[in-house]
Amino acid sequence: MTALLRIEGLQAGYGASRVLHGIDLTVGDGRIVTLLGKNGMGKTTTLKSVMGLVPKQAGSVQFAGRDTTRMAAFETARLGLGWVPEGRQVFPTLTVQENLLATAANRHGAAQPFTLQRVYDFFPRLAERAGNLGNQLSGGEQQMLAIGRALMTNPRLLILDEATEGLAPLVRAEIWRVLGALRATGMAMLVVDKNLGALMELADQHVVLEKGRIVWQGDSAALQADRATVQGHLGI
Ligand SMILES: Nc1ncnc2c1ncn2[C@@H]1O[C@H](COP(=O)(O)OP(=O)(O)OP(=O)(O)O)[C@@H](O)[C@H]1O
Repeated sequence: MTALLRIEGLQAGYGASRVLHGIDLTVGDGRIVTLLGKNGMGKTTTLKSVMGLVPKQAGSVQFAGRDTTRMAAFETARLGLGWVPEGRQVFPTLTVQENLLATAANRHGAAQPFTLQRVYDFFPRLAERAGNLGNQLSGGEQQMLAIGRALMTNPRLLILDEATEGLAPLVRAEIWRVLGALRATGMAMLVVDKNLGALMELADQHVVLEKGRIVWQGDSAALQADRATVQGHLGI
């Protein structure tokens, strides 16, 4: 398995405060890894630090064969990190179609690149809403658009932060369906979410954080076998 993303000894935080105390994590080509943990344990900080949005205090990150430890977010995005931030953050005054076209790129010569049509095939709801403004969309539609925008960059690794949070069950199911379909295309993902059942079906490997340290990791079978322990860490 080739490592697409390799995080070693990552320490990061905000100003003088340290949130991550040495994270080691690998995502292989076409693999899906989850980051689990209660609120405030450092999941978002890990994702942001990998993107280059939060400075690293120690450790290293390699992505797609490059040392990205000191890269800014625009550089890691160009290299193929597709960021789907918490809270969606679509352009409110652009239409769905304009939002999607705003990020379109195929820098790495993907053989089957994401186009408007391909994103609409994954999310038929976005096709129906193509002419609506970002601020006219429901929360679920905004989330679909946020994922669609990341896909339009033709990423090598999709990074999803709480993509199903606060959504109605049917909309959540739609997001999980699309992530499953993306998995079938070989898309690698690093996913933060709280829905253990869906994550166990989707992902290969799970990593549990507590206070900025990894306290458990394993594949879905190991998680199933050790579910009580993991749920204890997650407070559920
Ligand atoms: N911009 C910031 N400035 C200062 N401290 C921050 C900032 N963002 C997060 N923190 C702190 O860093 C710690 C980890 O937060 P982080 O958002 O990474 O947690 P999380 O595991 O993703 O939880 P959540 O599910 O609540 O997002 C928390 O103690 C939080 O208060």
